[in-house]
Amino acid sequence: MSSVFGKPRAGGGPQSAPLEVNLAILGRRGAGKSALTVKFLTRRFISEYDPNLEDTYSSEETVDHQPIHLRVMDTADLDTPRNCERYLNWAHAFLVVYSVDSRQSFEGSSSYLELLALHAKETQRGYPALLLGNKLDMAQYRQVTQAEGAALAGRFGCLFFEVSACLDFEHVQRVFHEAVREARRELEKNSLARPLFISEERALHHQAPLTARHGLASCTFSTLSTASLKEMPTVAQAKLVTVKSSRAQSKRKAPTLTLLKGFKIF
Ligand SMILES: Nc1nc2c(ncn2[C@@H]2O[C@H](COP(=O)(O)OP(=O)(O)OP(=O)(O)O)[C@@H](O)[C@H]2O)c(=O)[nH]1
Repeated sequence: MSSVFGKPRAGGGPQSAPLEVNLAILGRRGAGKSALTVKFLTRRFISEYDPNLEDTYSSEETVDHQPIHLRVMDTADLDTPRNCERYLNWAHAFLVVYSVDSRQSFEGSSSYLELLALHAKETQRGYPALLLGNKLDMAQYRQVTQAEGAALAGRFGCLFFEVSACLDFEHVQRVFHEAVREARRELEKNSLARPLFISEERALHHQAPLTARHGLASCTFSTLSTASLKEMPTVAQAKLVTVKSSRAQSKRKAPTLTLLKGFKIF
């Protein structure tokens, strides 16, 4: 899979602006969303997190030689998905997390995958998701087998990994980078589909600028003289996400400031 992006490409060099990718981490309380996010961003495992915090972090990554400006939203739904638009309309890909030692969290992850599938159907867009069975270090207390995780992922056509936020950083990093690849693939698919939107029976006003802008110089639109061409809307634009007001009372206020030094919090 990575071979598609295995080489630096035109426009992907150090001079070009990094690709912006938004990832949302979903899952029931206690599944390990914050622990995984912090592990990925800082290489450290911290055991105490305020469950009411919902933060979005940003980090500069390099994935397959391509610079990526990555934003990670560590969501904090209560027990079920709520006010989901905030991440559904924002993220390019999703990490759906459950804990291998909790059947309840596994069932919760299934609700999130259903939500994503429904959203994809409604919007007719792809929303890449990765299913993560976290707390692999607790495998002796497993309530969910690896086969069950793989079967659920298979049902929704998503990738599946078992991980642990308190074991090696490289494994967690690989999973996040895989999510970036999935998002990038989807973004590329959308940008390929983007240039032309043909609505019939309207005059063609924008032929020349469109041709130049989208690099379609070798195409001719003469057969579309009664059509109008518009740009498709761009994929969800990143927007600033409100950090929960409970931050000031956060149990992890001090560790957060230390831990996330060097990362932008917005
Ligand atoms: N043993 C073990 N514990 C973990 C792991 N990941 C998270 N935990 C612990 O599980 C508890 C819940 O982790 P969080 O990261 O807060 O889980 P969350 O999904 O963000 O939960 P909310 O913040 O309530 O939404 C914490 O006590 C973590 O220390 C893991 O990989 N292994």
